[in-house]
Amino acid sequence: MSKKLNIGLFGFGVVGQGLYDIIRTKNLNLEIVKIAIKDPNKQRTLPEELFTTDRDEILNNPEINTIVELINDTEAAFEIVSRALSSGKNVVSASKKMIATYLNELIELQHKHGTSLLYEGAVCGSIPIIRNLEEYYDNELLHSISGIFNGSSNYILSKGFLENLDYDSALKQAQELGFAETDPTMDVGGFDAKFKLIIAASHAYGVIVDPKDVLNIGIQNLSANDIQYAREKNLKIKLVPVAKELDARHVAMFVLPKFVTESEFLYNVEYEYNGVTVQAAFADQQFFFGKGAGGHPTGSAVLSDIAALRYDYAYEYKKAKAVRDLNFTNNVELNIYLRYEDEELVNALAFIHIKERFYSGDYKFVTGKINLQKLIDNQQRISDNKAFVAFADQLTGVSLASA
Ligand SMILES: NC(=O)C1=CN([C@@H]2O[C@H](COP(=O)(O)OP(=O)(O)OC[C@H]3O[C@@H](n4cnc5c(N)ncnc54)[C@H](OP(=O)(O)O)[C@@H]3O)[C@@H](O)[C@H]2O)C=CC1
Ligand SMILES: N[C@@H](CC=O)C(=O)O
Repeated sequence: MSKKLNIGLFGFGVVGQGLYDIIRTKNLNLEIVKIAIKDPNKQRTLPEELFTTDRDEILNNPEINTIVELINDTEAAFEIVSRALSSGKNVVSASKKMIATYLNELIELQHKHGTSLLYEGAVCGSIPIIRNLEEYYDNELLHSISGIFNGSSNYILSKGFLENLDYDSALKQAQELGFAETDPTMDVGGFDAKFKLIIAASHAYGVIVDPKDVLNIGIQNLSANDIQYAREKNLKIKLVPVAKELDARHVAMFVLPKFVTESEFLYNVEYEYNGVTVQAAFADQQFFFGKGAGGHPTGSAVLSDIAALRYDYAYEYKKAKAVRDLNFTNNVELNIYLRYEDEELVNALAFIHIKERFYSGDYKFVTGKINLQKLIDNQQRISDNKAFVAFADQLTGVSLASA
């Protein structure tokens, strides 16, 4: 018999309401006792007495044994989740920035207090990737995980490629549909995809990385020339986070726009859909596909975690416990495409090898091999120059720098 969950819900926005809609249709052994929100003056679709702006009303209530945290404030989310875990309450969260930023602390709190934090909804919405990495692939050597981890940026790219809709209008639609973060720079700048990558990599490799150390370049500087370049070669541009084991001791992670060929699974992942490609030593290549954003898809993943808590499910972080000397590195070589204006940028990036250079009017690009660290060192310059960088290769071409 599963135990009854008395839930304190934090957040009644896109995901909180999506979750509520789903729970309403089910007869599960659980009850939402109270909902914490921020703005007491907003119109709500449920009776007023269900809501509170006082988090203590939930966190100090001994009847509430489960916290579901779905708010859009990273620091407040960390405080709520830490207090809950420390006071014996299990937690489900979808706050990827908070989880990626404080993962070490959150694991420590769970161990110390014997509580459980689940976060399937934080990574690729409805796709059950965390549970699969944790349970299914626990004995499998994973060469790489990559994919499309952000629904909003993929929505913008699909609208541009398939419907010729301009960037600003497509972003506005992604916001209206509830896909985008409160600050959409998180989406289009590749930050959100990076947080998700870091969380997934902690389960895939047992390596926990500070988000500040991982490169993220987004799609903000994409131009009509870049789209034309891709179209002429029958490629699509997708925002792709990559985690790759380079050898027995090194793992690399980065987020870059990528030219995707027709033969890759990601080529047909459009709009708010996400896709995760897992390259495993024995299972070979596997692909997970599903909606990556939106209230109901994310709500379904949150509900799956809530249901798992009825049986006291907790992540074991099995790969982190395995004795392996695996370290994160940015000393990596990869092939890129750079569309630029300022020649100084090309010099600063110190290409190891240039494959192609093109100049025509105001369109200039160079393709070739660089060290990932050079992109990190010049990130501000790339942004100031409105240059566009894309990964222009397959994952097999990403290697540990030779010297
Ligand atoms: N939208 C999506 O598709 C997905 C979102 N997520 C993540 O889920 C979380 C929620 O996202 P989403 O539902 O879109 O966000 P929304 O902006 O739609 O809703 C945020 C909710 O949080 C409440 N809130 C904010 N601060 C506090 C606080 N300090 N205490 C209590 N409540 C607070 C807001 O209250 P009020 O209603 O009063 O404003 C609101 O109800 C975020 O971390 C997001 O990154 C994860 C996967 C998908
Ligand atoms: N803003 C995110 C929401 C889901 O995580 C996205 O667009 O993917």
